[in-house]
Amino acid sequence: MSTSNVVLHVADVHKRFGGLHALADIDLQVEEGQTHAIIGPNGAGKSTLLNVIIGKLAPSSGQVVFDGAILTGRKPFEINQLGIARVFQTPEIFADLSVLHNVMIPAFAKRDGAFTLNMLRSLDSETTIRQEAEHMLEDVGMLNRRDMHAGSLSRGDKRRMELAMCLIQHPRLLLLDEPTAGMSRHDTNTTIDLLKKIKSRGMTKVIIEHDMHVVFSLADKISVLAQGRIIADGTPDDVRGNPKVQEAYLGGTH
Ligand SMILES: Nc1ncnc2c1ncn2[C@@H]1O[C@H](COP(=O)(O)OP(=O)(O)OP(=O)(O)O)[C@@H](O)[C@H]1O
Repeated sequence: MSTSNVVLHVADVHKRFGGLHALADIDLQVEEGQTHAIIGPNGAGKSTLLNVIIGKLAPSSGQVVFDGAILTGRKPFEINQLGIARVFQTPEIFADLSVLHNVMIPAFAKRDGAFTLNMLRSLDSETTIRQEAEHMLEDVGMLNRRDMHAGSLSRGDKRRMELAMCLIQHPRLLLLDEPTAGMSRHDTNTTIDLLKKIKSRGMTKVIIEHDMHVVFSLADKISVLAQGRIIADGTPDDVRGNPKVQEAYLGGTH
């Protein structure tokens, strides 16, 4: 099943915050089309690693390579333009705009390089982008909510809308930061099904997640972080039985 086509390579990355070694010796390879989960107890370094990948934080040493391009030193929007999209722990949305307009905006931004508020007036005349946004909303099961104010959506629906906002950019790599945080079990299962559907289209995903039901439902590969280091790396079965992983979780706060 492994095609060995590495699309993202985090190579020997270290990140220090003063005296704290938040990431040490991180070497991570994400293969094309796979769902790669990063798990670990609180404070293990998961968000720091994600922020290094998307250019929000500069590593103290090492580099991140995406599809042959070195990401280190590039700005987050440049990294986004290269084909990496991120779903945030707290969705970043325009609460006063409709769901449909929220999904159209990233497509605009991608096409024109930026989105400014005075472009809002021309949104309704953008038939092609509107149709694509409707298609994305249908995909995430939210077409019937397209005219609602985004701010009035439930938490689960906001996250689904944000997923549509990412998908309309047609990223090669989708980063998901706890995509089911705070969701009911029903919304969590709907999100798992949705992410499986995306996977069947071959999109590569890196997912940070605390919920092991989500991780084991979706991941092809799992890297386990503890105290800034990767302590285990492998298939879900490899990781599940690894005594070091069990120890890290028992010793942690989860
Ligand atoms: N900007 C910062 N300045 C100083 N220390 C930081 C900063 N960001 C994170 N840290 C520290 O780095 C370590 C790793 O934090 P990080 O948020 O990456 O962990 P995490 O695995 O994402 O945790 P959680 O599961 O709780 O979200 C922690 O000890 C944290 O306190």
